[in-house]
Amino acid sequence: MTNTENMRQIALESLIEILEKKQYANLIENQVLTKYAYLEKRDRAFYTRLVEGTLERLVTLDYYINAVSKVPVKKQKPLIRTLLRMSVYQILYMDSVPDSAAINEAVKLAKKRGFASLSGFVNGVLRNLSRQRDQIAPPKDLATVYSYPQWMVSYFMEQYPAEKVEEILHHLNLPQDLIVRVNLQMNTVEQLQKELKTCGITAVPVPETSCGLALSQIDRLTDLDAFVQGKFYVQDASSMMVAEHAGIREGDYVIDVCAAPGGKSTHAAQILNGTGCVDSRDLTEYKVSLIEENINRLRLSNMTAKVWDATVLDESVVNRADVVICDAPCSGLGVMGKKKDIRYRVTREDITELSHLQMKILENAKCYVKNGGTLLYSTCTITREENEQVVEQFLKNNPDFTLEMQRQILPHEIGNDGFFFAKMKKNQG
Ligand SMILES: C[S@@+](CC[C@H](N)C(=O)[O-])C[C@H]1O[C@@H](n2cnc3c(N)ncnc32)[C@H](O)[C@@H]1O
Repeated sequence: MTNTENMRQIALESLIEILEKKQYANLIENQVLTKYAYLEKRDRAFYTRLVEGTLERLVTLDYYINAVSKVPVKKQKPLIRTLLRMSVYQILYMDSVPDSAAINEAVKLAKKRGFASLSGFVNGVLRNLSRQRDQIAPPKDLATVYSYPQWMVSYFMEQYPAEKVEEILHHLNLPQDLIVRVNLQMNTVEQLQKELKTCGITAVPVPETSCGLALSQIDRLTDLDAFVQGKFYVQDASSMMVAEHAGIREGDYVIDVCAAPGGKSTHAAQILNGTGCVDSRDLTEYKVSLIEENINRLRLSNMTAKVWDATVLDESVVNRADVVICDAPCSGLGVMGKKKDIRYRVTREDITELSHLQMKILENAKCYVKNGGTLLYSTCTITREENEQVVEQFLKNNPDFTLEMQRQILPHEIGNDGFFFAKMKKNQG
């Protein structure tokens, strides 16, 4: 068996875990890429493309399968529909894979996985698609064209003009840049660029950021010496806006109430330049261990991490912080380009539920801000309900806070992700 055949089988197993057993795509992919770290870059890239591409284009793939299959996707056996989706992705989107290879490998996999009796059906559907692809009427509705659930497209339509919605859907399907934040305490932007160049990596500064670099494609980023030594942190440029706009000054006390794995906190600690203190919190021991890993890797001496539920008041820090960062849990619709399964995981009801949790966390976080201090609210989503409306309601409830700036960043506006942040100032009192 060649590695590409093997990667198809592994991709099939991953997709079943994600689509049928509702496991998180990033966790499954990371497990596989760690387990098969010895494989060649090309094979790992094939696996990633096949899994992520199938997830991204699922709605469109189902449209084409239903156009040529007597049994609709919903009624097919889970293994068979996953195998068909993955194979149709190769036929429609992977120019480097001949249709015959996609079909023959699918038939072999069906037999190998105990579905010999359905291998003829798999063969028939894929051959029909390969032959008739140009005769099938292309989808017209945005949800099927760009592959999103219909409710989500309708929901975006309520908030943005139609052209904007199409742009958002398109941008979230574009390939992503790998963006990192240079750890300015350890090296300058130019020094890191130079070091990465010696490893064959091109690093281009990202507009609107002071230390963001977009890197050319790298297979195993975490193997780089510069990564191990903490010379950079992987963070989208839109997320960098939080610490860049928080007005953090040397000596400040910063509390980050939803901090794991530590992106905004470590950025704040870096801006403090060895002075002051960043007090990072998250809900579980595991999440806090992720923050600690980053504190250690980036060698930050002015940052601590602990378990604390952001909905519970910590009396010991009331009115003490110069800056409070509240990067709340959210629907993540701004990062659907990275996390391909979010679009099928999140429901309309989740958005409303999350907005209540966000308000609860924000109402608690405000208590830590000292007079004249700053409260920074952010999410990686693009729904008004979780963003502008939360801020609007918060300001109504809390006239002692004033909005200094807020910005909804749409996907690919700065870096890759859609992101929202609002900077509020507490009156001097
Ligand atoms: C958007 S992520 C934070 C990302 C982080 N700020 C960064 O830049 O790396 C939201 C975080 O909120 C945490 N969280 C959710 N509910 C929480 C709660 N009640 N108290 C504290 N943290 C919570 C989640 O565990 C998650 O790590």
